[in-house]
Amino acid sequence: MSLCKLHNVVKEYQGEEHVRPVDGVTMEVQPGDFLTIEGPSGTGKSTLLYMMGGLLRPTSGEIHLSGQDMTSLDDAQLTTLRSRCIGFIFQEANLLPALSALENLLFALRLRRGASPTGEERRRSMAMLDTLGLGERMHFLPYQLSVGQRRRIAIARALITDSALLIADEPTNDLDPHWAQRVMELLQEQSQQGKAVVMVTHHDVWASWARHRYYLDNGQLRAR
Ligand SMILES: Nc1ncnc2c1ncn2[C@@H]1O[C@H](COP(=O)(O)OP(=O)(O)OP(=O)(O)O)[C@@H](O)[C@H]1O
Repeated sequence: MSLCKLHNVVKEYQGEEHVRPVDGVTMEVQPGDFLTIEGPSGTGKSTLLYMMGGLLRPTSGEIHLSGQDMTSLDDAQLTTLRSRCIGFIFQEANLLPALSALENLLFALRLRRGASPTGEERRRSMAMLDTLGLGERMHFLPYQLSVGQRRRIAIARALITDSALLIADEPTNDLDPHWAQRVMELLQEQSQQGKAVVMVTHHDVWASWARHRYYLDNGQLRAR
């Protein structure tokens, strides 16, 4: 069974101008997949990820996650499904500003479990931050950290929840070559462990790590 399935998904925005960045996208994501979506800036890649991640509702079409039709769920049900199944690395770090690096991870775990993180989860969180080079910064608040450090915390926060589907919107942005490579290795490890990774990138070298490459343009998704 597919982990995530999109059928004829359309998204329209009605502002000053009518925009239709996603215009009939059908795709499937299997456990263990590593797939990338490329395409020109402003073409709708983030819009597609947000719908896949249950953060934005499509104008029409169906999105199934773990066999559940996300478009038929109310907001509370969608939040529960999302926090159980999806880790999201946003284009901006989107950390909670009043919480330290470690607390941002623990908060994500609390949302996942609906209860305080265990001692073991706390140790795993510290180890994850260490893996991402933040061992000595785990008690710092986001504003006390560099842009690249904040991005690595956001990546750690998505990884720590052990989600079946990891959605990453340009995860290597703001990272130097060493950390970009390390983050790609961590994402690849996730897919090798049976998680699915869907990543937007503008970098050909990182896109080439994917098992399946897609290109979004004019609302249409095609395999590369
Ligand atoms: N809330 C909104 N209201 C109106 N239009 C929107 C809204 N959000 C996005 N758009 C429009 O939808 C289009 C796609 O935006 P999106 O952020 O998905 O692009 P993207 O491919 O991720 O771009 P980039 O590579 O620059 O991050 C853009 O033209 C944008 O202006």
